[in-house]
Amino acid sequence: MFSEAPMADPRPVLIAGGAGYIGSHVALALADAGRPVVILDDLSTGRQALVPEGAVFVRGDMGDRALVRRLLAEHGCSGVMMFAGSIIVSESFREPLPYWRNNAGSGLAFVETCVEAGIRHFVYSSTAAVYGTPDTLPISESAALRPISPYGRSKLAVEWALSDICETAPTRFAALRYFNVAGADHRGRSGQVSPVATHLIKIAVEAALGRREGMAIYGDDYPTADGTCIRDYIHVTDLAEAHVLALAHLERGGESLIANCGYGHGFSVREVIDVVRRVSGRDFPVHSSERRRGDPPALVADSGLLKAKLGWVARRDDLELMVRSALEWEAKQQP
Ligand SMILES: NC(=O)c1ccc[n+]([C@@H]2O[C@H](COP(=O)([O-])OP(=O)(O)OC[C@H]3O[C@@H](n4cnc5c(N)ncnc54)[C@H](O)[C@@H]3O)[C@@H](O)[C@H]2O)c1
Ligand SMILES: O=c1ccn([C@@H]2O[C@H](COP(=O)(O)OP(=O)(O)O[C@H]3O[C@H](CO)[C@@H](O)[C@H](O)[C@H]3O)[C@@H](O)[C@H]2O)c(=O)[nH]1
Repeated sequence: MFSEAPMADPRPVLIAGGAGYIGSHVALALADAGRPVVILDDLSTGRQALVPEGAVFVRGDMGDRALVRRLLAEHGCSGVMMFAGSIIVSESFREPLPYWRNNAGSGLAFVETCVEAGIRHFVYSSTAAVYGTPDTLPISESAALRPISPYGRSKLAVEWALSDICETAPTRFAALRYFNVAGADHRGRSGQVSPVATHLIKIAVEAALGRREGMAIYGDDYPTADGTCIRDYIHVTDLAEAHVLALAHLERGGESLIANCGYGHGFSVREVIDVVRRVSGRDFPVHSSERRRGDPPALVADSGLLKAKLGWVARRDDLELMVRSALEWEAKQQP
């Protein structure tokens, strides 16, 4: 079991985007460890119902400097986590400006406000999308950074800003580069809620539950064994534990770090769909369609650094478990 022992620093953590999918799981993990959390979220894609019981919730924009300043001071926050952002790769090609405005513009304003307020510990949601199409697998943190989408570039911009700013400020940061996040809280308190589903597992689960006719595979002519894209799916609860460990590392005086979060092996789109069919016991129509812009053929993490530096352990490296929890969560949602 992951320790739910109280954390060393008792002061609250401000979580921007804590009413979203990943942020709410991290808020739950911190709350389970007895750490007070203050959640700032504009509810553009998140849901207030995902906020842990007893947590402070404020609806607002992470780019609202006066609001962020007030929240940090009023609650005496010692650390922040930044999940807030716009996350759909394909949408970022159609609407690059809102992606840059939100992820980079509001994101940088949030970083600046936190640094100016004297926040020492900053945990940032980065992404495998910073690598673009990698030369080799698994991908280590030293691989070339060549994002191929406005989403990936806008996320990398803030990672770079943090690296530069933390060179001279007393703030230290952890940028966790997530691969594909999946699954739901085992106590059913949170899961994916995106108003419009775009993620593979959510779409396949909706199809299995009869909430959509079927689904498309975006490209079956990639240079992979079955022609479909390969991704490294990480259970959201394992990812949440990585955040708690990253914050504890910074609070112990640890250096800033950038670390991949994944399991080191991948599944193809077809394999994921087969697991959803098997676990749900339901068949649904699947057809091949055009490639989707911005999709690299394969992304698999080397997460040795996360294990070595933070003592992170992959406890839920099981695609069936991720799919089962996603199915259970989805079944409870209003269609
Ligand atoms: N889901 C994945 O597989 C994945 C993979 C890699 C990285 N990430 C990163 O993880 C983070 C969280 O992603 P998620 O999957 O939980 O998405 P999500 O959409 O569920 O969560 C984002 C949250 O931020 C809020 N938000 C957006 N813009 C805001 C703003 N300007 N001010 C305040 N709140 C705002 C939304 O309402 C939502 O609650 C993102 O930064 C994303 O780039 C996600
Ligand atoms: O209906 C669908 C949906 C997806 N896919 C494919 O499934 C794979 C995974 O797609 P998706 O679940 O949408 O995730 P990604 O586009 O890989 O992006 C996620 O994972 C990235 C890290 O790898 C994060 O940066 C992003 O925020 C997050 O949305 C891709 O090959 C898609 O083309 C399909 O074939 N059909």
